Amino acid sequence: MPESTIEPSEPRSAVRSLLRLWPYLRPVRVRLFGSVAVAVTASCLALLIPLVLKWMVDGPVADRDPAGVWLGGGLVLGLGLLEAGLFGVRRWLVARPMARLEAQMRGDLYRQLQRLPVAFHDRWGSGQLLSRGTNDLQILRMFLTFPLVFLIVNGVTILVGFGILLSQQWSLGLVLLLPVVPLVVLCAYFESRYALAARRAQDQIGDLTTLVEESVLGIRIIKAFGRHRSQAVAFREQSHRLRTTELRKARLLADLWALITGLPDVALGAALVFGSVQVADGALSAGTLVAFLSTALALRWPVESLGWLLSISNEAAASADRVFEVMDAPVPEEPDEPEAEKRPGRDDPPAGPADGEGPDGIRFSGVRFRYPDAPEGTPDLLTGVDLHIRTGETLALVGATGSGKTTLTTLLPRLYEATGGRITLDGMDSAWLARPVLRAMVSTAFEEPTLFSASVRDNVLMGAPGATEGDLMRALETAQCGFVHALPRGVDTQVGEQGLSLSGGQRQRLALARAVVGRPRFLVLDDPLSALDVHTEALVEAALRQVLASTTALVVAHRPSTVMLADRVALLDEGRITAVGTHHELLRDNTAYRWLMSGGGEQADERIEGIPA
Ligand SMILES: Nc1ncnc2c1ncn2[C@@H]1O[C@H](COP(=O)(O)OP(=O)(O)OP(=O)(O)O)[C@@H](O)[C@H]1O
Repeated sequence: MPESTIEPSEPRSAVRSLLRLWPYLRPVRVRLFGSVAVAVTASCLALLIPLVLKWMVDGPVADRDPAGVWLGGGLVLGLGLLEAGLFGVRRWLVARPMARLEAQMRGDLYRQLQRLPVAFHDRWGSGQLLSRGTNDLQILRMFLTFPLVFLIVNGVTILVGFGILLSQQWSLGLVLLLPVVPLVVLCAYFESRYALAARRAQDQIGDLTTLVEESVLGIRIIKAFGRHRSQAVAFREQSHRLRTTELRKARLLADLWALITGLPDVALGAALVFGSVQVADGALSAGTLVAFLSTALALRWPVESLGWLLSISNEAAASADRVFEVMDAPVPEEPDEPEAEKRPGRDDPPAGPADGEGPDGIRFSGVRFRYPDAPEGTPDLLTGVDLHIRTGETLALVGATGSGKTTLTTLLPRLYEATGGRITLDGMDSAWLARPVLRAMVSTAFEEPTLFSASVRDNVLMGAPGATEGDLMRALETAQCGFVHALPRGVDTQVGEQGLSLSGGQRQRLALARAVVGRPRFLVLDDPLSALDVHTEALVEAALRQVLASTTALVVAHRPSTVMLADRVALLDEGRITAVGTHHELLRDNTAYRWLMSGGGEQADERIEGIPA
């Protein structure tokens, strides 16, 4: 298993990465800043406690005044309770908006994933996307709820605290300030390293998620081929990589923590000795020293927590980068957007059917295509496809395995964009049609029939959300899906990953029903009979003939039985259509076609005898 397949974007400052969250924070800014103000007040109230102590030591304690001591004690208790109450209010202020913000970001990310082209999903491991939508968003919510607020609160508390310390005894205050410069330099040094390790760990979590997902989805293959061991080894290696990175993070954090707690403690010890000498000399009151040391101790947590807060901030910055890498991925423009008019190579306006002419069917003119991630130097997969499928006609597309048949069919609903040429549907350039309009016109049943964790009804109606119960029943009947009525809850039975498991043939028939339920103007079937037994194949064929009679269809065919569904056949070879004709004509005149239909190989010619002509 390779390490992360996604190149991390340029390393950039954590602040810049986190600032990108501002559009999400804007609507909740009042509550956020309110919670910061409440927390700063609570934290500064805690700094008043040492001042009360100073008053008690120099006043009621020195004067042996019990009433004053009780008053002081009551004040300290009151301040403590107020501080706790205010921190409770802070949590109440941000908990709900932050949960909503996380849900909103997750929703936006999901929407973006749905809008991104198939080519994007080809490049990205699903685990990478999954971990960004779960783990990274959770880290961001945690950061916004707690560390962000406390970075500000603790920063302000430290400033106010040092103000109090310097005002009480400036020379002791300066002793405590001595470690600040080395601390800042060393923190910056560790932070830059921690940021890299945090990013690497999050990418590795994505890779590990991909591996686990593939192992779960492919469990049958792993078991059937006895691949548990090699999968376990791949998993161990991947998780070992993650463990190494996490340990590196822990080491960096430990070093940072040691510095952040060690240096101030040394300074505090020096201030204690220096202050005690001053008290002994009578230059400082005992109450002032107690207040000074209490204030310094009250600042320990805000200072110590900085290391932890900075590390979480770096993790959140890495998460923000990872989430925005997906959010920033370009989504193909729609023709109704103004830029569409500047689309390169699309200078001609969209044309409808000419007056007086009937619909034109599907027309490929000089269509070229190469996959965006195809290795450099390899020729285009489609080098100039010219093909006309007349209205109402069914055309079978035949070609050697890997010749690009499936690829050509994906260009029709624009799952991939053709890199050259033009495809027209009833005279309209498909590149000018908005995708939702185009996909309502072109319906597809893929070779791999994917069902979702939903009822039979929902799976089929996905093909035409506005379809009626009658349409549903007709589509099920057409695709020979009578078996659904015998399922425990009929068409309301849950199927798919989390539901009842269906056989390959049953899944394929449901996918067919989904493709035909909306009575599409254009139908694309990618080897629709591949997983059916001979008996069912005959039934589906008969039903398909009815559907195909009323639509214009492109059917990828591997076998003579599928070809027999079509009016004409086109042969795809080396990126072009090299022959078009009826099955009989091509069998008679085209050696390559004869060879393909016979299944190829040495006995091909003998088998040709058996092909229905
Ligand atoms: N997403 C992709 N990215 C890069 N190359 C791809 C992608 N999908 C397919 N290919 C390559 O494009 C070529 C054509 O694939 P395609 O699936 O269109 O062939 P096909 O004619 O339908 O094959 P088959 O008859 O085996 O189904 C293959 O070499 C394949 O490796």
